[in-house]
Amino acid sequence: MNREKVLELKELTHIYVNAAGAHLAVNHINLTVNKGEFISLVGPSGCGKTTILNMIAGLISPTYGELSVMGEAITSPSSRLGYMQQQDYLYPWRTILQNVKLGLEIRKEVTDDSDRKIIALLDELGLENAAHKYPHQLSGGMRQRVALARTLITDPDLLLLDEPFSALDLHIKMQLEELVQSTLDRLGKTAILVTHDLAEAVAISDRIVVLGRNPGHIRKIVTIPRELRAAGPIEARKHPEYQRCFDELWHELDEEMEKEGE
Ligand SMILES: Nc1ncnc2c1ncn2[C@@H]1O[C@H](COP(=O)(O)OP(=O)(O)OP(=O)(O)O)[C@@H](O)[C@H]1O
Repeated sequence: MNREKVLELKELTHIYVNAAGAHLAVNHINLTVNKGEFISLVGPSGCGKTTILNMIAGLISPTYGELSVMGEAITSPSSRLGYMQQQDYLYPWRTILQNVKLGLEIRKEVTDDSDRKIIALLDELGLENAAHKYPHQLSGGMRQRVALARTLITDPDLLLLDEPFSALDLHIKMQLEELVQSTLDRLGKTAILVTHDLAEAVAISDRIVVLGRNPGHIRKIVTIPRELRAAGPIEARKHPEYQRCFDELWHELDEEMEKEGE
């Protein structure tokens, strides 16, 4: 089946240049991500996960190589992208509805129907009755759901998820993983997740890109069996294939660390 390509990275390379000199951070990254896929980037500290994400987000430019979203070259922050991070960055003086609306305001896309759409989305994300509350009145998990709503309301083609679950308690984290995955699946969205949590990567992804460092490069791409992905992040952790995938990832990262003499 010929699936629609959402993201294409071709020979993507980035060299940081500053007063201390030049540093080759990531080298020749090739990756194609299809519509609806959930991809995780994992690897040791310094392997270039943030650098790759920032290039996709249009925040820094590749030194060499090509990068496109829905066939369009990314040269600056694009409205095709949505960003969700570890911190929710909600404005304390704005209500939840006004916080979600911010995404639309920035893009000058507010219409007479926006409030209704936002409230419907908040309901879908389990935030009934939250629209007129303020961020301090919500728990950490609820605030991250608001951040998800703010990301989704602009209908991005690609979501960049930079450790959005890492500050949460395990129980809340797994519930949010479940909600994010099921919501993105239902909306047919494509996502790239950066995570340090291998268990999370196995439980939530279609494919996991294992990066090595010095310079950052793709070591291996691990494809998660369909039945594991279909189970959802909570049930996936109980699946017989789960441990095998986890061990495969662990082995790759162990080898990478040994190479570094750590
Ligand atoms: N602004 C910068 N100037 C120079 N070097 C940088 C800069 N930002 C990052 N680097 C270097 O580039 C490499 C990749 O860094 P990056 O932050 O992308 O890695 P990472 O995988 O996201 O790390 P972590 O998991 O610790 O967040 C590292 O060697 C880092 O020291």
